[in-house]
Amino acid sequence: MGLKSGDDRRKGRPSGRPSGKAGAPRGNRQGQGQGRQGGGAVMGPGMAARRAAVIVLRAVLEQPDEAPQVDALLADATADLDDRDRGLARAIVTATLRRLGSIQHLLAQLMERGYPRKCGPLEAILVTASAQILFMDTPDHAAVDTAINLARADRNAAPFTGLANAVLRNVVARKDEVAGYDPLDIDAPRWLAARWRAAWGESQARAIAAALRHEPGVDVSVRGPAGAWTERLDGVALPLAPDSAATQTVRLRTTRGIEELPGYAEGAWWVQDAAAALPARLLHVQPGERVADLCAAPGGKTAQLLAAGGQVAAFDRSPARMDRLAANMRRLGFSPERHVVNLATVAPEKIRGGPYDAVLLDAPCSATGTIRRHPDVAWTKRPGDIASLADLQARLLDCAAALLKPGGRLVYSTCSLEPDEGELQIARFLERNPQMQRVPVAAAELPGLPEAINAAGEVRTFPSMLPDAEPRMSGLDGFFAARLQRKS
Ligand SMILES: C[S@@+](CC[C@H](N)C(=O)[O-])C[C@H]1O[C@@H](n2cnc3c(N)ncnc32)[C@H](O)[C@@H]1O
Repeated sequence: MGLKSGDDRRKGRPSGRPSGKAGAPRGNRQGQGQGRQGGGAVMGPGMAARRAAVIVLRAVLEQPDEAPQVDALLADATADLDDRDRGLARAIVTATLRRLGSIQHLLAQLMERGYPRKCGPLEAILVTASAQILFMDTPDHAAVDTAINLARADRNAAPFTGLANAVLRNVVARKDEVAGYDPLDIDAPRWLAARWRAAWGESQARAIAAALRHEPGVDVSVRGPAGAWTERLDGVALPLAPDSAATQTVRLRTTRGIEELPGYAEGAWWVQDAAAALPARLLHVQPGERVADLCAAPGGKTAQLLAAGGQVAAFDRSPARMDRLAANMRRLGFSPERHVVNLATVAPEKIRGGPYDAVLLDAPCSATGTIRRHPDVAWTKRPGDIASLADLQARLLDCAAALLKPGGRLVYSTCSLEPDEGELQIARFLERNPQMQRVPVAAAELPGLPEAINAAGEVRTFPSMLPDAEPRMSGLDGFFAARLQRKS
């Protein structure tokens, strides 16, 4: 039964859409620590973490178009917290975003008239508390009590603590019903569900949505054969590397912090999803070859190209991301050339070091293939983003082709599930560039994953691939990669 309290309501939203209400706090760290809040409530255990989660969710729900990446919001909101609270805040945010469609669907039924106007962070408080009740190990009473305290501590939300209490008690009562919600129709944003159905068909769209419900484990790329590292890192080697002399993937069973693991400090490996490791391998870089890594930061693929023995020049538009690349390369003991440049506007002949034997273009994209690791992507991207990104990718591809020697190889990749950023992008590129041809990927290059090669010889991975009984050990990011060659 729906709850009603007061007439002055925002209208309920269709399931699975952020509200778009203005006025979310940005980078507001005030009062996150334990202690007395503006509304007079005392912060108890776990409150600071939950308050930080509410701040992040409020920004995503209320200003999805302007919200910076959730990682940046979280870093800001948790800057004053200890490691334990920081971890709890991250876990709440991730669980909330991963199942936001289900949570909003249930809350819309429980609050038939929508949220009251001027209710401050009430929606963010209710969705984060619901995530704890429905999808985390938090005891129900702890999730409800802390949510009520958070509401009480906010001037605008305080008048609605009675409503919050009643709604959350109903969330507790309807747990079983939520367990039956459909992953595609309820958890995925409607526009994405429609696009996945149109591009990949009903069954693949369902498999994608089902896979996105699970929190993935960590994959790392190790230099050379995975062999000894599977034991040292408590993981399994994924049989995807065509040339294990360069890098191979180990999927970790452990949930220990990355920096505590053997080999991290010595730079023996780096975190990289198994699918993200495929494009650089398809270039088959030979020692001494001149390689341009376009859109390189933060450098996961740069490291692979260097590990293969290439003389690598890394290019990226963002100085801040290039700083991260430099730090990552230092830990790994690599020192590629680095150039900060906007490749969409620069004349290719102005780019230093060319022509190149091989070019990797890991283009900026909608990142819908990474939703299992970054569930915020589902709620902060818009259909219009895909068209503008496809336009940028086309310009970057033309630049990449112009940097190649005759006979030079190009691998283009995106972590998107959108054909416009993958298959269709390459078809259009080949029409524009008759001097280029596709070099199909052979099944032998992707041992253990032949189903990822499409009829044109391109690589297309889905989150539903590499299934395993243990959810943490299954799945792949959604990636597209095509290999091309300059004829003359
Ligand atoms: C998908 S990320 C690259 C990830 C990287 N290849 C890796 O494996 O770690 C895309 C990158 O493209 C860069 N980028 C976006 N537009 C660009 C442009 N016009 N010129 C150069 N770099 C650009 C972004 O700064 C971002 O670092």
